[in-house]
Amino acid sequence: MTISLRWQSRAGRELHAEQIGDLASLCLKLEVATHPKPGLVSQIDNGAHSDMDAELLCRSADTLTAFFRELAVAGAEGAGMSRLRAIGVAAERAMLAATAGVNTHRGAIFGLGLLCAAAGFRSALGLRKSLGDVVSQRWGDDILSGPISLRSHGAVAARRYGAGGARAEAADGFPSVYDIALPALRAARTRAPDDEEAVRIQTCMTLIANVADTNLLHRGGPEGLRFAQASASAFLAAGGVGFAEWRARAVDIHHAFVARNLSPGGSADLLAMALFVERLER
Ligand SMILES: CC(C)(COP(=O)(O)OP(=O)(O)OC[C@H]1O[C@@H](n2cnc3c(N)ncnc32)[C@H](O)[C@@H]1O)[C@@H](O)C(=O)NCCC(=O)NCCS
Ligand SMILES: Nc1ncnc2c1ncn2[C@@H]1O[C@H](COP(=O)(O)OP(=O)(O)OP(=O)(O)O)[C@@H](O)[C@H]1O
Repeated sequence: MTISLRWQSRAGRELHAEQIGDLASLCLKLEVATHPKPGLVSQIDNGAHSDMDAELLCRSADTLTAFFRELAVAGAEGAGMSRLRAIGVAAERAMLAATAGVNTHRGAIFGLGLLCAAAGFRSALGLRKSLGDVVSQRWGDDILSGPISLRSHGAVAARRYGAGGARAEAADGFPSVYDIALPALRAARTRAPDDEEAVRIQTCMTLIANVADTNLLHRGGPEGLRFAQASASAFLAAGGVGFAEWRARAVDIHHAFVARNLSPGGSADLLAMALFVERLER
C-alpha cells in the first residue's frame, strides 16, 4: 500500500486517514499471521494465552480500524494529547466490547494509535520528520505526565523493576522501533529475501532479545525477562533465520516460553509498529 504525502482538503484528509487506519490494522494482522513467535498467539496456536486466539485478535484489529482513522484525522487537525487520549480510551472500550473483556491490543492501541496520529499530523503539514520524532516532540511530555492507573501491570512493573514500558517507549520516539526493529527488518531481508514471515520472526526475536517488556516482567519477573532475552539472543547468535534448522529451533523456544507462561506482548506490538513505520517511511 502506498500513501502519498500532502493532504489538501477535508476530503483528502479523510481519504488518507482511511489508508492510515487500514494500514495499522493490516500490520496487527501481519503480526498475528507470523509463527513461531515465542509465547505469542498466531494462526497456528494460542501460545501462552488461554483467553485469546488468532480469530479474536483479527476481530479486535478490525474493530480498531475506525479508531486508528480517527486518530489520524485528529493528528492532522493538530490535536493535543487529551483528545488523543479520549480516542484511545474509547478504542480500548470498543476492543473490550468486541472481545468480551479480553485485553487483545491495549499496548498496540497506544503505540500504533500515536503513530497514526503522527502520520496524520505529518502529512497535513508536509513534514519530513520521522513519525517517532513527531510523537516525541509533540506529545512526549504529556505522555509522561498523563494519568496512570496505579494498579495497571505497567505501573506495577515500573514501581518494582524501574521499567518504563509503553509510555517511555512512546515518549522517547520509539527507539525500539527505529534502532532495533527497522535495522533488523532490513538485515533479515538479506538473509531471507523471499520469506517475509522469516523476516518478521527474526525481527521479533531481535526485539525480545533487547526490549524490557513489561508483559514478561509481569508474568515472569526479572528472571522471566532474562530467560526470554537469553533464549532470543541464543537464536540470533546461532544464525537466526539464516540457519538451516531455524524453524525447529524457534518452535522449541516457543514451547519453552509457553511452559513458563511467558508472552512478550510488547515485542509483538513493536513488531506491528515497525511494519507500519516501514511502509510509511520507505
Ligand atoms: C500506556 C497504556 C498502554 C497503559 O498500560 P500499562 O500501564 O499497563 O503500561 P505498560 O507499559 O505495561 O504497557 C501495556 C502494554 O504495552 C506493551 N508493552 C510492554 N512493554 C513495552 C515496551 N517496553 N515498549 C512498548 N510497549 C510495551 C504490551 O502490550 C503491554 O501489555 C495505555 O493503556 C494508556 O495509557 N491508555 C490511555 C489512552 C491513551 O493515552 N492513548 C494514547 C493515544 S492512542
Ligand atoms: N500475538 C500476540 N499474542 C499475545 N499478545 C499480543 C500479541 N500481539 C500483541 N499482544 C499484546 O500483548 C498484550 C496482552 O498481553 P497479556 O495478555 O499478557 O497482558 P494482560 O492481559 O495485561 O496480562 P495477563 O493476561 O497476564 O493477565 C496486549 O496488550 C497486546 O497489545
